[in-house]
Amino acid sequence: MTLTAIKNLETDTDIEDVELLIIYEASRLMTHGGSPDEAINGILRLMSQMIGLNRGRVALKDPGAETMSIRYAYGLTTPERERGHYVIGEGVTGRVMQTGQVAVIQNIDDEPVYLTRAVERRTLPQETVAFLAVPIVHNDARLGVLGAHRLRGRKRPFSRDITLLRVLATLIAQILSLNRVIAEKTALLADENRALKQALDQQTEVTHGILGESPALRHALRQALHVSPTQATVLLAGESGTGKERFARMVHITSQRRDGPFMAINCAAIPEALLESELFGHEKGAFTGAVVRKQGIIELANHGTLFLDEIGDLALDLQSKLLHVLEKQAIKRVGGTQDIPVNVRIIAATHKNLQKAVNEGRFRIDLFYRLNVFPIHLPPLRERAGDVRHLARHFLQTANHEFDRNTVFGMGVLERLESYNWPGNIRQLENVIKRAVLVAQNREITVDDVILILQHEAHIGEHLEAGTQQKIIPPPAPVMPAASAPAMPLFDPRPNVAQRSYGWVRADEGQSLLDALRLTGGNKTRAAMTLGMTPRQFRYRLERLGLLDKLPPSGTPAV
Ligand SMILES: Nc1ncnc2c1ncn2[C@@H]1O[C@H](COP(=O)(O)OP(=O)(O)OP(=O)(O)O)[C@@H](O)[C@H]1O
Repeated sequence: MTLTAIKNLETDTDIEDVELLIIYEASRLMTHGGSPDEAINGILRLMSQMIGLNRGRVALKDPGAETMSIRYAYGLTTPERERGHYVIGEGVTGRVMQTGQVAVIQNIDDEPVYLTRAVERRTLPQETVAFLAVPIVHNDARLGVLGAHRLRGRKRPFSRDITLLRVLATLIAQILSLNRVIAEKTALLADENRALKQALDQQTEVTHGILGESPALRHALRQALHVSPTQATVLLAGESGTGKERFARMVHITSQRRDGPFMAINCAAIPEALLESELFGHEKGAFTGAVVRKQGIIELANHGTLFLDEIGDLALDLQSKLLHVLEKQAIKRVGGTQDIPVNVRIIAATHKNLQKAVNEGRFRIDLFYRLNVFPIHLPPLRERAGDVRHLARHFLQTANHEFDRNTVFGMGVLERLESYNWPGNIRQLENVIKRAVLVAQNREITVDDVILILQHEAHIGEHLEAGTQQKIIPPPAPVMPAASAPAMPLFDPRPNVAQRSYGWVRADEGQSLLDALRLTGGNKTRAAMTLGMTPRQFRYRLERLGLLDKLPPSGTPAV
């Protein structure tokens, strides 16, 4: 059956066939996966071509306004479509929208409400023209109106057209709402995408692991990014654990030297006698034990960056040799006579007040000026409002990953962490979170876990500050020097933890050992972790304090 043939067939059976065909085709359009324009315009075309419902149009409510406009039409010119604006309640279309009722205008010339706004009368056939309109409803919400002209003289009863229009309006409502859902989903995805991008950008802005949003940190970061592309020497000043080395690496990575080496040395950690050779290298036979020629770290950093941590601890004679490097861009190996050219950018760091060291004659003023070309102050954690929370979450994630746990912060933990003073700064926070992850029961770090760990941290601080004020129990001779103390593989063995003298035990430490045991149900290994000790250190302390024999067997929580 061709379309024209269908149009001309107007017996009841033919009409039914055509109606079914239109519905079938309209449903196909709906599920075809094309755009809503394609589907709705296709339905309007079917209405016109197959059943004589001409100049079909879909007027939809304008978002946020009490008006509506023709959005889809078939057989209307562009100016006709553009004229199709109605206030809700105005004209036939506006009234259908307002009341939700069907409109059957048998003769548009006799109906005063009919506006003849979009299509002028003179462009319509001279016969009697009718106008039918039905509401487009979805989930009880009126979205708009579907309307069409027809010649009144046709045999098809109006009631059948209305029924068909109602069915088609339902399909159109489906198309529109599906489209709306898709549009909303797309917008949501676009939002998510934007958020992810932003997070990614921030991550690149966090630049190589430098986390933090506080103005103080952002300021330091901006300064570092500003100086990184230059060759300038940078002096990073900040308390221990504030991220000086992190910053130094970031400056290196964001500089043109990024493909060269990044070498780091802690001037305070290496015995003075060895430091010179570590820095400058030595020639074979330069001193006893110098059996081969060795390059120093400055040479190894050639074409890259050298990070000199704790520069304030550098002995005066090495200070002058370093000055020579800065001035001449050359080094002399120990036992050597020749200057070896090097191309190194130096980033120095100090937690001491270098200016004071200069005033006290412990630091060369000329070296100070050389190093202090671009000073950056790294703020302590207590001055980085909001960052503790941020960093804590980050360290929780990394500790979970490292220890294959799935621990979360319990209620109030972040607040407790935020209220702490963090003398050991980020490194201390990192260690505390690691320990908390290890001691957490039932996958949740509780405020009690944190309090216990922090109490112990505070004890260490007191001990360090008060020194001999506390009654201490000396270790058995010989005293174990910190350097040969048992390794603490889980924790960074530097300040706040490392400065603890492992050989000495404070008499009042017993209570925190017992508290830790109580918290961990008597498990000594876990209790040791709570306190940042190795199990050996923990046992040693219990023993020294005479507590070991008094404990119930391990696994008994009644400590
Ligand atoms: N902004 C930061 N975001 C995430 N982690 C950080 C940040 N700053 C520092 N850290 C981490 O904190 C720890 C201490 O940082 P870093 O060693 O750079 O400090 P430092 O100031 O050089 O310490 P020290 O003076 O004791 O040598 C490291 O584990 C580092 O990875």
